[in-house]
Amino acid sequence: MNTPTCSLGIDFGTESGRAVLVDVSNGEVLASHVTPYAHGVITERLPHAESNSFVPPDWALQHPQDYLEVLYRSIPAVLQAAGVSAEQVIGLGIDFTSCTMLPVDAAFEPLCLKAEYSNHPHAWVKLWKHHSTQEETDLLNRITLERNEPWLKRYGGKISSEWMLPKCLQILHEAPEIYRDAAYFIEAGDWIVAKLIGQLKRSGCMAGFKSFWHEAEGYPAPDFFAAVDPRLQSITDTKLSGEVVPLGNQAGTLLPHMAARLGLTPGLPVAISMIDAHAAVLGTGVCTPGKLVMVMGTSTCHLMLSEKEICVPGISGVVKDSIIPGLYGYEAGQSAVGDIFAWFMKQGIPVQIIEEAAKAQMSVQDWMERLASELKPGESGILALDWHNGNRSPLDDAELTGAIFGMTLRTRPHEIYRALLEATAFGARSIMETFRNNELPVHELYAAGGIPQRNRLLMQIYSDVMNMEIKVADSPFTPAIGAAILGSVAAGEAGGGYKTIQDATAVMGKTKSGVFKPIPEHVSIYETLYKEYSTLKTYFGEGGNDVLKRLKRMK
Ligand SMILES: Nc1ncnc2c1ncn2[C@@H]1O[C@H](COP(=O)(O)OP(=O)(O)O)[C@@H](O)[C@H]1O
Ligand SMILES: O=C(CO)[C@H](O)[C@H](O)COP(=O)(O)O
Repeated sequence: MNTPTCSLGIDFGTESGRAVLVDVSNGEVLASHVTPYAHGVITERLPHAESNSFVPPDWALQHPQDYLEVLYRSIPAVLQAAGVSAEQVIGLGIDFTSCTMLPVDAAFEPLCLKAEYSNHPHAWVKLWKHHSTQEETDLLNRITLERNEPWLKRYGGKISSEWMLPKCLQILHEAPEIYRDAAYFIEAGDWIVAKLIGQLKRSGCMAGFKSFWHEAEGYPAPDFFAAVDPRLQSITDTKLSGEVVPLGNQAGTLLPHMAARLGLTPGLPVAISMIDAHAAVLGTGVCTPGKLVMVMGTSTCHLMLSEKEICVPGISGVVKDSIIPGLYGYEAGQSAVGDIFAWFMKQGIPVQIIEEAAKAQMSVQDWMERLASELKPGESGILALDWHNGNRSPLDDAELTGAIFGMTLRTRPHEIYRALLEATAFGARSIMETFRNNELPVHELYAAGGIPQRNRLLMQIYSDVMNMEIKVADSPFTPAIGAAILGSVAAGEAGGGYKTIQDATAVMGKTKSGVFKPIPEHVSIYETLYKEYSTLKTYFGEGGNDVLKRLKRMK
């Protein structure tokens, strides 16, 4: 009987978590299982709290118990579905959205799960897209620039409101008692690992991209933190303390009580965690420079590898060994892609179209894709800016908002839908050009994540707008496969896995056989539309006219 050797990959996304069980000998996914987060993204009311516990505007929180439920439900489910015994599983890897962070006590218990803090919004998990830290971010950017901090250039020249320090500083400013009582501020990916192994081991990938940690220099010096606020001076020795471990290492081994709960073997190797989008690079099979991987879901992250460290203005960051050991990993991003389409599905679709979709036995999103496919590029005369959740790269400005131009009394919903798809493609192209203009050539384009599997029109538009072929990751669970790759490396050769991430990626990461190819007539029309997008980008996003920000402030 065939008894495959398997690795478990657990991917924690924005709305749900999933487990995959992967055969390490060939990368075949033997079983997968998704557990939606029962509390989703918390934007209005704290769970189980009194009516006075409203969540302020621009906040995005999560419930840590939802993450544990992913382990408790999805791991036993995949073992059972694949008919695999605990002994056949050689390792476990985790990937997580980032910077998704929470305050915990010295035993890693989340403060929000304690009765005395559960009514306090700042005790809960702050999701990566918690965007209410602009004041703190502005302060951090001002002080960093005034002090001419040398590390800032590795982060595109600007600190993002999505990262660890703005979130910690917001807690310090608005809830000093939570700041005081937290033993640690911890990335949710590191928290899950701590729950599995009983120790705090911080991910070099997460600390590098989101907490200014550098493999040679460590964190910025205490006097930088003191200049921001004297109470922060020792933060890296206290609330951000804990060994930072480079990717590709074992974090520790599975605690007996967790093994019993999950149906796994005590002592199972558990890998250091990785940012979700970065794990998708491995799952796509990419481990060499010159290849841009777009990980397209709620948001899109754009990942590149290089032998050189180049400080590219406007990107999220460059961190050595963060994706593939020995190479520099680059990240840029669009803070909303699928989220924009989800918004339009919810707010912009008339009942008549919902009924048409139901009649055709299609989801509304699929029905809209079909209608939008019948349009030619430029036909609707509509152009949109994809900034509904701010612009992460290359403008790094969470205060920007989306816009739609060219509407008339005849404009139809599927025309707006197509313009929104196109806007995200123009945003992706502006990121690709930022890389290219900074000595990071892009020779190949890859797409991973949930969306490329679901929307062929979108992928064709991206291929036309970027004028490149696009290879699509084989599985809808690419980040989870990347996490399973990390699990197989944590096991090591002696444990039935792989010695290096490169070795494991070459076998376990995959793309589909076909590619999306640019259609020449579309390419030339999109070239014109992209120029118009760039003009609007400069005008509304780079100081020509700050009307979008003024409107936002009036809200
Ligand atoms: N057919 C579709 N076309 C475009 N976007 C879609 C489609 N179906 C779902 N989406 C979007 O995909 C996003 C979820 O992406 P996914 O990769 O599954 O999850 P996550 O981002 O949480 O990892 C949602 O924002 C949703 O609006
Ligand atoms: O900023 C990130 C990575 O650096 C987030 O993790 C990411 O944008 C969220 O991922 P997803 O859209 O797949 O939920």
